[in-house]
Amino acid sequence: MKLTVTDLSVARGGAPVLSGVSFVVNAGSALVLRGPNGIGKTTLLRTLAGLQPAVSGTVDVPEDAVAYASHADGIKAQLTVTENLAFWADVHGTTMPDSVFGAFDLDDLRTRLAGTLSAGQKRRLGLARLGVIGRKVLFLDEPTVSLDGFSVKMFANWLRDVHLAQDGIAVIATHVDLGIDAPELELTPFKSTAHAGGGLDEAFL
Ligand SMILES: Nc1ncnc2c1ncn2[C@@H]1O[C@H](COP(=O)(O)OP(=O)(O)OP(=O)(O)O)[C@@H](O)[C@H]1O
Repeated sequence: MKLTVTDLSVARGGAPVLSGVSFVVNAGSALVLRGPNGIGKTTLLRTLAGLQPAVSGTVDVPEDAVAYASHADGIKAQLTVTENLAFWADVHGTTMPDSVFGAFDLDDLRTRLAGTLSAGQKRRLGLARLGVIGRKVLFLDEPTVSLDGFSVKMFANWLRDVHLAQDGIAVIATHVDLGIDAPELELTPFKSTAHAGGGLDEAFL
């Protein structure tokens, strides 16, 4: 399996954001997206994940292999940590690996109501979801927000030693150094000219 992106252009709110993006990510590999705030990392990830249509270009990946994780944790406050993970496993028809609690430092929190977790603990639970849903291609938008240094390392270890080691793929927008061996794609050169404030927009001034 691999992810092949060819001459992709993406838009947000009807305005072009990035154009001409091409790359390939092979099984067992990750790609880190870089670029300043507002360049279009979230828009690109949402398009790659099939949550919004591309303006042009193609994303070639098996659709049922894909998962997208946004800034939001998407956890159910009324359920315990274990119940949250069991819920996601159920939705995706997978068996929850018990190792996921250790991998995301949730062992001591198994019976806690998710609503009572700290921001970083909620984030760890949100990321642990990725460990139970069995999706091979992960699109991750700022996955380490709210995490302390120890938890960032823990997540990077899971990504490298479990997900990528099992031939997974990850495309990650992040401003921090995850410490994993992955190429980086700087998005600034792909900024759409209309997005830069030129062209048509100036006709309205
Ligand atoms: N609903 C919207 N309508 C129009 N434009 C939007 C909308 N949401 C975001 N944008 C704009 O689209 C551009 C790309 O936003 P996007 O969230 O993809 O950037 P980003 O690189 O992920 O930013 P950050 O690093 O701050 O998360 C930005 O200029 C943003 O202001």
